[in-house]
Amino acid sequence: MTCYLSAMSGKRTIEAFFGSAPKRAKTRTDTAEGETESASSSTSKHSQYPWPIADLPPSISKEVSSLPAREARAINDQPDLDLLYFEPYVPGYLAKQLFEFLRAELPFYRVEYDIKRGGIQTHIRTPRWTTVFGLDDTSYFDEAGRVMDRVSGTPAADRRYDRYPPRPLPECLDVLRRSTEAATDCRFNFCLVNYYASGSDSISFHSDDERFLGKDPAIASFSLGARRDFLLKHKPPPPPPSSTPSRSVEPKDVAVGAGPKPLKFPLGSGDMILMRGATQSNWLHSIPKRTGKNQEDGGRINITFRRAMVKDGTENYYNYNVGSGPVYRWDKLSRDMAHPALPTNRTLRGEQRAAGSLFAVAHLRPGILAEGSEEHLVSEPLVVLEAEDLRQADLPRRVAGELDVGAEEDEQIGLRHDALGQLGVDQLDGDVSRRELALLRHLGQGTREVDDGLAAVLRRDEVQLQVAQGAVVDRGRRVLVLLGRLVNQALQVSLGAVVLFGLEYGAEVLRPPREAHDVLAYVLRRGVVVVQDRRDLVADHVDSLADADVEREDAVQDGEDENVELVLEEASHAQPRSPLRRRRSADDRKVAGCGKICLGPFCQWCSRRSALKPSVVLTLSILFFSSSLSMVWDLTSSAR
Ligand SMILES: O=C(O)CCC(=O)C(=O)O
Ligand SMILES: [Fe+2]
Repeated sequence: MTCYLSAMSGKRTIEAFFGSAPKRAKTRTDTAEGETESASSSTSKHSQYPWPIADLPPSISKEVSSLPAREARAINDQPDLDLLYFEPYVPGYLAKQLFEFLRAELPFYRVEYDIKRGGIQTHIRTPRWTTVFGLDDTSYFDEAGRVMDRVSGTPAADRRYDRYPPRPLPECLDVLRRSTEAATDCRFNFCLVNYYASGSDSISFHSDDERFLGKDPAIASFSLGARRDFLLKHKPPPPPPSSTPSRSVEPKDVAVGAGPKPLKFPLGSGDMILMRGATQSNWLHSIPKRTGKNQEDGGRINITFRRAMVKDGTENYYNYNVGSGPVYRWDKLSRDMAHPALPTNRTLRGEQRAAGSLFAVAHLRPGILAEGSEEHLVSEPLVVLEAEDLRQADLPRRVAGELDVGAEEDEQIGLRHDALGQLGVDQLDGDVSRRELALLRHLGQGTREVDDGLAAVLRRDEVQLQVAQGAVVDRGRRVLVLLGRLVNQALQVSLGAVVLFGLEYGAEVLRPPREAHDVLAYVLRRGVVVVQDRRDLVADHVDSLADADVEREDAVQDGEDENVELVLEEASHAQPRSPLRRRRSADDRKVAGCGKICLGPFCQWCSRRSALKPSVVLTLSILFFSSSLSMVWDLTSSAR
């Protein structure tokens, strides 16, 4: 039982239960006459927050404490269903402010993980933004924000807390938790937040019936922002006992449509549904994707309050809602999630470099034509390194000087800055034409042949260059590092970063990894990059990525493979495509002549003598950054 009667709730102290609230620091005191109340800001701080999280302005906070706006109605007219529906809990104007506030202040993650599905190792990319705060019932946060064991009162040491050190609810969510507890007579120690940026984001049918929540958990679920359908359906009946071995009953024998009807609640901003009693053990719920005109809906935030009883709950919630990838923050200018600490040219250097931030490592994988084993990578061109190599390799002092990083970092950074040409050439020898070798040599020399040089790199039929994250690196995939300086030089770009946009030869457009999108979007936003006069090409490419995205999403949905977005190589390995059967992409059709994507002798649009076979398929953006080595190091060392 997770809810308490009001009589009991009168006695409880939140602090004793939940641990101390995070420290609030007045970052600014009040001040000039006439300044509005909401202008004074304080923040919640904790060592595990990526940044201090702003508290709600007092005006909003006060209103939140006086909620709910409406009485709830009970929905329990279906078997095993026990809901309380507050429609709304938060009035519209306030819900909007909360939505904007939380989206801007909270850290969000795009979690990926591997699971086995039907015996097959599958990579899951969570199709929404998530974040989580809280700590299970066995521990609490003390005044200093440390995790303390509830029984002994001493610091709680447990491997489950080590992987993702827990963090308390920031005040801006805790205000709502307190209000929710008072309104429901339930207690909560966890707050999970989902941000559905558009109709493409979703959560598939599931129930929150994990053992660590105890029996019949109560979960309070708030909606802020766009209206989205919340679907509920009864779990299928359990198979009958196997006492009649002569005939096993297959699911198909069960009458379709039998049992309770599915339900749909088009949840509006400010609504809250409390799911309780037998609901979780008997019903599944989901937020399906939306397509068409409803897709760009401005985004929706879902907040759930829950109570985890044991440490497994803490481990599970952080694992699936924070994960080990980078943190993102809403960027008001671009109106998109961005990597807050993503280095610009300036922050790349020395002290200013932000720890823990993602950054782009270009890595190399078999593309869609590859037969597909990891071994294949070993023979790929250029510098293919294991994450381990990156850590251990030695950077000569001279090179560090060139990179303009502190000398003490010499030992850390993993590769000779100027070695690319040589290494690449060595590895390519025998494997490529003399012409390609020659072109590759040019790469490091800042010549006009840069396009040709890159074409040589990219011409590898099987190769797909993708942008990955430190997390990916840490998963032990092989990494191709192309040195930013070389590429920069080669492109004669003096800015800090270079985007080599999607060169779509041949052109199967597949869904790029999310990171490619993100990094590309970031770079475009910041205007870090001007690659000669090719901005329009970048823009085109972004469009084509977006198209590909939609196609992929639809495919995922059609296949009812909700929640699962297979990464490229899985899709391609499962079903190797013949280059002859490939579809032509939007970009293929768009590009007429070679005003835009011209790679000289390798340009399939302008050169009749094209060395490119029509089967060459290269998709995707490639990003290289100057001083990319130091970034690589940052990533691999800080992504936990
Ligand atoms: O977004 C919603 O309303 C549902 C979220 C949910 O079911 C969950 O986080 O477990
Ligand atoms: Fe749920």
